[in-house]
Amino acid sequence: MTEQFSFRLLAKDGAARRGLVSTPRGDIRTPAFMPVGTAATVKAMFPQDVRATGADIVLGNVYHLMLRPGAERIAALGGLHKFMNWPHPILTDSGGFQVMSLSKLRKLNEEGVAFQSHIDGSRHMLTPERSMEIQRLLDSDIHMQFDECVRLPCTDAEAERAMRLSLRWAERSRKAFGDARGKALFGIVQGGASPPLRIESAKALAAMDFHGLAIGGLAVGEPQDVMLAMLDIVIPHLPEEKPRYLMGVGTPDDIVQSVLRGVDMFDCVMPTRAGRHGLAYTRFGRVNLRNARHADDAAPLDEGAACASARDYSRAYLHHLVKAQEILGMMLLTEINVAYYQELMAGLREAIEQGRLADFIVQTKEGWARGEA
Ligand SMILES: NCc1cc(CSc2ccccc2)c2nc(N)[nH]c(=O)c2c1
Repeated sequence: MTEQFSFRLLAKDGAARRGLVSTPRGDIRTPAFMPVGTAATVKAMFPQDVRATGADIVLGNVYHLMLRPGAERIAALGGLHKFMNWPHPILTDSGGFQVMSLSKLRKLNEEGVAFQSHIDGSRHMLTPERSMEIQRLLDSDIHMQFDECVRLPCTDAEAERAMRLSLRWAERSRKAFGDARGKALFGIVQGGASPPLRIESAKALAAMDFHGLAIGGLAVGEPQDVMLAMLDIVIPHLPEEKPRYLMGVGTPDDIVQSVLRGVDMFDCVMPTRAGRHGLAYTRFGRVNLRNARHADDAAPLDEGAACASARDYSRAYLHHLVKAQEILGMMLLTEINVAYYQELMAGLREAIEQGRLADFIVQTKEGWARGEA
């Protein structure tokens, strides 16, 4: 444990990095996958089970928590860690992305975003300053700057407008954050699919005093090759000594390809959302448990999996639970998926340490290629 936030680079294998983020609430082994806990819960999982999958950190969300139950209420109850019984690190998103994708009747200007709650229509305003205040009230360990993320495809003019606004909001977020002891603030690179805009954003943020840098505005509808091309453009302009977080990414293959290019931290709703819809992520690719072909299959999902739930239940039983829309089906498949993502990250970390990342990726992809196991 440490009083301050720090990042240590432990090993490299090409552009890929094995590192350690240290916070007062614990360490985060990188490359890291951060399960999403939007409404103060990783949906359908007990916190201790999330921890048992190997997760070092979970994510929270300004947008959802400010609307319900309210940031001041969570602060009065002792902060988000106590509220959700997760004593380990928490990273909170700043709310801008969710406002633009979830809220109603929103009005964006230089000051911030005025919007109506998608829950009860109540009116709210988010600014860089209010977002920092909410993240402080939640007592999260890693705060994100308030930014504007544009959907792709978009015009260069639109990408430039949003990127420059996000840079001005980065300055305001940094100023409002101050020097909150033991906390970290990450900047967010924007710029759409425009190389010069991405480079300008990365350089400007690298020159500011952020603890880490996120790459936003990707995995917003563009093909994987466009996303990876943007990483190849941006990463050379990010400081080696700070962690890099690719926001909202992604599939297991997205993560492997991005680790290869030097990304350290990931989050994605895929493992949890897929689990609630009967889809399992395994070492042998995705398995759709809704498919009738599993109805009589007594074999488990993967008898070699690290996660007991992937070994202890038959595909027939999982198929039954999913078809019957039983709550246990969502719980088991969510745990299996989050555990698979953590097993993949552990494999990537070890492979980088041992300088055998290329071989690990070949073996991993061979496993996936066995198709719908
Ligand atoms: N990949 C799309 C994506 C996702 C998120 C959300 S990541 C997240 C989700 C829930 C909780 C914590 C973080 C983003 N957040 C911000 N602030 N900016 C982006 O450009 C962006 C792009």
